[in-house]
Amino acid sequence: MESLISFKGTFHVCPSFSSKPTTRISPTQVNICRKNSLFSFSVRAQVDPNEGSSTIATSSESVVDALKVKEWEVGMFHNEVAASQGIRIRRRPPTGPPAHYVGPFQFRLQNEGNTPRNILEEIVWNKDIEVAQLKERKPLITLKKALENAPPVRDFIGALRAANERTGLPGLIAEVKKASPSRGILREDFDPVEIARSYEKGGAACLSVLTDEKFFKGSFENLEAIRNAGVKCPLLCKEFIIEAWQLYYARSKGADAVLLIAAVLPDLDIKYMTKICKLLGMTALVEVHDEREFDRVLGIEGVELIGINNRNLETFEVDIGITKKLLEGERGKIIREKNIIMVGESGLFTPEDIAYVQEAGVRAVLVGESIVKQSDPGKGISKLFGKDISI
Ligand SMILES: O=P(O)(O)OC[C@@H](O)[C@@H](O)c1c[nH]c2ccccc12
Repeated sequence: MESLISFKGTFHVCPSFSSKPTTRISPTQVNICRKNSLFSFSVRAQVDPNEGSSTIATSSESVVDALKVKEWEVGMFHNEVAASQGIRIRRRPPTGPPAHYVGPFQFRLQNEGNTPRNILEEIVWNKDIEVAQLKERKPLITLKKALENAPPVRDFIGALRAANERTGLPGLIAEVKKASPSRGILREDFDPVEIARSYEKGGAACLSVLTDEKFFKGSFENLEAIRNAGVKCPLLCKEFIIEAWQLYYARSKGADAVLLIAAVLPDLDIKYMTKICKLLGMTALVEVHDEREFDRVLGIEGVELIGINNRNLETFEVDIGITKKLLEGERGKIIREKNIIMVGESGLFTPEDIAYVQEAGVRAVLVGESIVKQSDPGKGISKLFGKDISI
């Protein structure tokens, strides 16, 4: 390869995701070469050993898209912050490996961390693209206008409390769920409105409607249809929220509550999104799966409803003992002091399961599979609770 130019100076090298976002290096020599229409470069540099690894260039594409680089930098920053809070889910759309930026040049290392590490990460990366496309069609300003015509918000927490007081059992959030990545198709003859009506008749306090299409075969049309059919139970939009825009979108489709997943969202996002929910009149159900997530969420002011997901969304393992474990000791005390409503989520099939999580301290449960599979989902509720809770 022929060397076109050589120059010296200070560069910013963006190494892989696990290290610092940028490392300043002072290379001793940079060679830029051209082969056909492709530029490549090599850098010889001395890196301060305290600064981190000496990851140095391979080859670059010729055009630097400044916006892409900026986006990547923001994504890097997000991942750094998230990782410092113990979040393993990275935020990066699956558009290829990260672009590394050296001086005015950008290069990509093939196969460098561009494969999702687990199903939750895959869902989140996919959501990134979906949201970007939807947002283009409906920018926030248009959405905000649409909110004027949205159906009024209903009190999600109020409905759970009332059901809990009325029955002495946890208030039920019954889930309208056609499929899941872990269980496949749960119900072939899936009529969301019919299922929702049956749940309401069977004594559900609130409903959860899955809106993710790709992995759960849900949709926002389902949410809208249930809302427009006159079902009175407040509705939780069961979506993978990664951006505030989605909160406005959910509200415009008739949601009364949304799910915020602590395994995906850093503290500041949860805080900011909880505030936006309040502004919109919606409830945020903040979901945790382990002690660290629970402690993070307990430290965020304004959180009133916390769900403990007994299913690990990264591995699909289900263990209802998680609910008990997380509510023992000091954490349970804080919950009672703050009067936070706890929701036991996933893997609940029998009256014994319900009694177990109630004993652990939950005042609400979120149930999908065991009731959606029944030919009459409303009657499935009576089976689940061991009694008719509609009266
Ligand atoms: O079908 P189950 O095991 O009863 O679970 C319902 C609900 O808890 C589960 O669907 C769920 C809880 N948190 C989530 C987050 C994303 C998708 C799905 C979920």
